Amino acid sequence: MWRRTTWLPPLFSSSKRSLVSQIQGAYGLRIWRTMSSEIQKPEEDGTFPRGITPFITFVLGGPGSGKGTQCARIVENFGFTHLSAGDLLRQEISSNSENGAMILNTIKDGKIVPSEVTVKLIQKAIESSESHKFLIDGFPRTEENRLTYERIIGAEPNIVLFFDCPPEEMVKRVLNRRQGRVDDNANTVKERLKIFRALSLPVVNYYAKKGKLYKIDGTGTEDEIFERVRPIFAA
Ligand SMILES: Nc1ncnc2c1ncn2[C@@H]1O[C@H](COP(=O)(O)OP(=O)(O)OP(=O)(O)O)[C@@H](O)[C@H]1O
Ligand SMILES: O=c1ccn([C@@H]2O[C@H](COP(=O)(O)O)[C@@H](O)[C@H]2O)c(=O)[nH]1
Ligand SMILES: [Mg+2]
Repeated sequence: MWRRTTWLPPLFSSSKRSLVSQIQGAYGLRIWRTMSSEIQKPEEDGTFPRGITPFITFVLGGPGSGKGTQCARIVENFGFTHLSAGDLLRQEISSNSENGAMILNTIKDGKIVPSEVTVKLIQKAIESSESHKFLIDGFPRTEENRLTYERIIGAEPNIVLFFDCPPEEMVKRVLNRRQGRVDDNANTVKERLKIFRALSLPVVNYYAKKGKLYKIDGTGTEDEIFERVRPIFAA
């Protein structure tokens, strides 16, 4: 079951309607404006044309926790656009971009790519899409990632999903994935788990304190997990 952690802002608390539809009602049909007054101005104008901010869901969880799998279900059922930060970085490697070699080495080591590189890729993907609702999967992975996103994009996510899964299950899933990823091996997974605990969990805790976090039990079958996710988005 998912659990919204800490306090509920009034906008989200009293109705039986889903969080997404409540925000939709409050902010106009398909137009999303940022809800936070604490956000810094973006460095450059233009990420969100005409000041319109899309509905952003960050999707967090350790390596192999099922983020990508559940994002695909959310896309199928609720029409979000899925932006996986890891996929955007892997595309940079395949397109031989100037940062390609650095990104490849960083991913092989299970470390974190410099924040500006990742945020600019996310920014470009949002700008070039017609969508008004995005799942940003596997980002932010560090507090520094989060702050860089806020500085460059000038917005916070509307909600954050966190797939909670025991490390032994995550390792098993990653080592069984067999999609040819350079980081799906025992050594890199160990490092990724270390980084997840040390650097990514503080980000999860930050959003819990802000009342934006949905913690979802990431164990069980894919169907069982999706049934925990569905009510967050269902009307
Ligand atoms: N509930 C589940 N039970 C068993 N296997 C699963 C489950 N959900 C996903 N998997 C499988 O586990 C592997 C990892 O899942 P997925 O790629 O969705 O994780 P992820 O959180 O995106 O991982 P990463 O951070 O490494 O990209 C995949 O091979 C996927 O098919
Ligand atoms: O914001 C991000 C996202 C990813 N990375 C690097 O990519 C790999 C793989 O990411 P997945 O989300 O598991 O596909 C990750 O281990 C990091 O090395 C990143 O640096 N920053
Ligand atoms: Mg993934």
